[in-house]
Amino acid sequence: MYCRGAAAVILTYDVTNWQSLAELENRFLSLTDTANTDCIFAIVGNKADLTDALAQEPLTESERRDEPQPVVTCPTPPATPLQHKQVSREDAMALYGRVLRYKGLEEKACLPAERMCFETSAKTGYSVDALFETLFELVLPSILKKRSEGESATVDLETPMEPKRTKAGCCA
Ligand SMILES: Nc1nc2c(ncn2[C@@H]2O[C@H](COP(=O)(O)OP(=O)(O)OP(=O)(O)O)[C@@H](O)[C@H]2O)c(=O)[nH]1
Repeated sequence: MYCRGAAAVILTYDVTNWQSLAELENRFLSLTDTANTDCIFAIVGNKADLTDALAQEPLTESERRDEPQPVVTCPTPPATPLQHKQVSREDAMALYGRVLRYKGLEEKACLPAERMCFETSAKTGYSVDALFETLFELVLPSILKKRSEGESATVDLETPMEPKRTKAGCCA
């Protein structure tokens, strides 16, 4: 119901939890069956701040001032100890390929995995703008086209979908 008419779907997993990636495929992918046929997919590994020093919260001005000046130059220790990353970017890109195959799409004709797989942190905001700006730029042309063709940009969830025909030709 939530994906009906969707122009973009964000499949989000937790980079510290392998199971969360597996569940995207096993439990949630079929929920996207009602999305638009030209719908685009992004695979997003959240909680990157837990595994990547770059994605951790930047130090505040006062924290920077209070920090003792290092005698020798060494990287600033991360704010919290880093956790083991259970899902690599390659794992996410492989899932993206499987999502396209599930949708019956030709990989070469679709947006590349490198562009559609992100690692973010909802906590620090790391890469969140990049994710939404990318998706917005990609879906805007199709939304404007539909609008110019007089198609509604909203979906009335009260209106039932066309019933799918079964192989036997009966109503589902
Ligand atoms: N460190 C960190 N914690 C996060 C991040 N995003 C969400 N969390 C925390 O993860 C927990 C679950 O977040 P929710 O927003 O409830 O997400 P959910 O999809 O219901 O997550 P699950 O309960 O893990 O299935 C909360 O304690 C959040 O504060 C993030 O980017 N970094």
